[in-house]
Amino acid sequence: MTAMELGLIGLGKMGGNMRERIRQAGHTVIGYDRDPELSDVGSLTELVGRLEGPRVIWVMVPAGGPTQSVVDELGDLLEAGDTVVDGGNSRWTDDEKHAEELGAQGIGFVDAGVSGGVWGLENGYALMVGGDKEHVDRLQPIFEALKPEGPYGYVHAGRVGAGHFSKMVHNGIEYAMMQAYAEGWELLQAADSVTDVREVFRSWQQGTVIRSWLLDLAVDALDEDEYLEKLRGYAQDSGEGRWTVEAAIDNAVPLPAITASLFARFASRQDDSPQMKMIAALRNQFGGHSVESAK
Ligand SMILES: O=C(CO)[C@H](O)[C@H](O)COP(=O)(O)O
Repeated sequence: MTAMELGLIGLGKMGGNMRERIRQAGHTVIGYDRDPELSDVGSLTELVGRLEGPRVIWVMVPAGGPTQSVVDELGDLLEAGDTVVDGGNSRWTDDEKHAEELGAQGIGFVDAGVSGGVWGLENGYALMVGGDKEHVDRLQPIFEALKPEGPYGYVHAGRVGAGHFSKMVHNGIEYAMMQAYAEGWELLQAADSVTDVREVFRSWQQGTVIRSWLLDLAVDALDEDEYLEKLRGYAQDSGEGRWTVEAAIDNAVPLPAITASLFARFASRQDDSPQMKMIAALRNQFGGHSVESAK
């Protein structure tokens, strides 16, 4: 194994555990975070100064503005021959922009979709990587350290942007799978005939066509709170479902399941449905059907 030195920016739930896993594999990681409690160095400038060239810096901060400002700062601090990896959940079109901006100065850029959540430290992180072969090859020892053991869990998916595009589609599938389990759970709860829904879910964990890690996590959640009574039926989204639907439109690919699962989250944020008020009003107008008054 070739021991490498890596700069890692962003030491939150994902980045902090990734630093640990890469160190466990024998590499040197110098981490920077705005939170001094988590950080190994006091500033980005210090981080860059501590690394020997040609440097490799992995960025693990929220997508959008935070990633853009780190890339801008790195553009000012790094030199030709260095490489930047964006391992956050960035939109794949941002990767093309970042590769162009950094490439103009001779700095390499690689995008890495990372999946594994809080379990990644123990189980490894699945990596979907995009970029030129020369830059991707340089990162191999780090990818090896992060990926799960075994033959799968790593792919060089294509050119810059392909890693995050693949991760975006992965997350679109994640939305639809979660929605399907959630709908099945609600229907089982509603049926008089089924007396123990949690045990039905548990029984599906082995031998069925629908067994999966998400199903295992659903059972864990039901073990903590059998009827999910402690939670409000409200789901946020971080953007990847929306980008997946936008990409489907750009490519004229029908995505009914993923689109419906995204819209179900939007519906979860309404206490009352404006569109259903209109449906009620129209049924009342054309058929005199009964309506309920607003509370
Ligand atoms: O990458 C992930 C898991 O694979 C994230 O947990 C996921 O992006 C969360 O997305 P959202 O907030 O839109 O549900």
